[in-house]
Amino acid sequence: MSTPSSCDETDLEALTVEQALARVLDTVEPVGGSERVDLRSAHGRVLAHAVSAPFDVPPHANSAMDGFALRHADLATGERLHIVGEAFAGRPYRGEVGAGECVRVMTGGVVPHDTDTVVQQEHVAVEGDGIRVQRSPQAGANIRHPGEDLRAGATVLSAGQRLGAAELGLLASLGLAEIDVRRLPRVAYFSTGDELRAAGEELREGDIYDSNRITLHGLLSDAGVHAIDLGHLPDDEAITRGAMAQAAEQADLIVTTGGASVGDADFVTRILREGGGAGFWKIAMKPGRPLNFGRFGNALFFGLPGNPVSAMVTFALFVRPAIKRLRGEAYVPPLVLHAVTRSALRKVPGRTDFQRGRLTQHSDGTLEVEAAGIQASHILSGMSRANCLIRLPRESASVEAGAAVEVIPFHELFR
Ligand SMILES: Nc1nc2c(c(=O)[nH]1)N[C@H]1C(S)=C(S)[C@@H](COP(=O)(O)OP(=O)(O)OC[C@H]3O[C@@H](n4cnc5c(N)ncnc54)[C@H](O)[C@@H]3O)O[C@H]1N2
Ligand code: MOO
Repeated sequence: MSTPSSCDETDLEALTVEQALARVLDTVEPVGGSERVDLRSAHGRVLAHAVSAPFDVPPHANSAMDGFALRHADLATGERLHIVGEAFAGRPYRGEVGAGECVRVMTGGVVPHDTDTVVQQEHVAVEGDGIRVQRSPQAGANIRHPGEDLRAGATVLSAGQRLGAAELGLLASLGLAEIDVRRLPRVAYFSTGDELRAAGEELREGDIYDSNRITLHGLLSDAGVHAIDLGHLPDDEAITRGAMAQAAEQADLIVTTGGASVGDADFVTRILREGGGAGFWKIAMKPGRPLNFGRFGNALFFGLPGNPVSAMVTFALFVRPAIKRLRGEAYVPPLVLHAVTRSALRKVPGRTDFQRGRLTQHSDGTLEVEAAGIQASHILSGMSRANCLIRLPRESASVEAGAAVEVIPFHELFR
């Protein structure tokens, strides 16, 4: 056993962040089941089956410009071309187009099959019922071809894709009104702690208001699950055991905050140990060293530390990837950027540090970050001031102002 000195927090029993995440991802399977929903309700959901294009998109050759459709060969003579008709978007020209003729065409209008090129109207002089082309386009210019976006039969979206605005639009372009999406994971959550009071209740000495449960509500809403709020529990072993059993009956995942550590009132850890399906982890990270993870009954279980910043950071690093997998999405590690720190950052070696930072970009493109106030796991205001986590490697000590550091933007962690 090593005995860490005050300037080193190395704990040989602790898991690294990477080891802990790998164990989480190894354990979690997507939830079963899907449902058919209308396209609007599918926003943010995960596609249950691959979708292929039933026809070419766009379905017909159409003009990219307002102008005139013509035969390119006619331009060699420089002769005036006679306008024989009009093609608006949704109102095609149905006649023939002969040599020396052209058709007025609008953007999105079907390009008549006798023509091969569109000249935009700014490059044309209109003379009565004809035109003279002043600047010749290349052969084939300004025509959008059938199947250029999607070929009939091609896979448009794969199973497991999250449906954002672009995906909904794509599905709509195929004429679909409904789509099969995966069932939302059911996530039950509660907070624990005798000191916690709800809004409206009076604070006695030693009490604080329960903020984690509302934070969890926000985190779970953003993560896209069916969240079930089981309230706040006192530090009572029997009540906690009952709530956990009830949660395991109705949820795919249980998330709790508080009581994750080894204190006398930390019942969650004890109950999980008895159950045998979940373990207490020490993770070599700051904030968020204590974490309970595993199974309780049929549900997955995360017991997050009570400190508000620790709860949010462990949610971002472990619960959110687990939820992605439960939802049936692929887990893609967050984008890590490099920035110059304007603040000196205090750290002792031994734990990977996730400090709260404010990232800005200068007009020349360089990224700069500064510490968002006091770096302690009870300073929730720092989370609100911050827009990124500054990741300092496990072995590193304090960092001077001016050094390059890794930063992970919040939208990569909480989206
Ligand atoms: N002897 C040791 N003590 C502690 C260790 C350790 O390794 N050995 N780890 C420390 C670390 S690091 C953390 S993080 C905390 C985690 O403790 P718990 O998960 O057991 O959390 P609690 O003790 O219940 O609460 C910690 C802190 O957070 C406040 N809290 C709890 N719930 C809420 C809530 N819903 N809303 C707002 N604030 C909440 C609570 O009042 C405490 O101040 O353990 C350290 N101790
Ligand atoms: O790991 Mo704790 O989160 O430092 O306060």
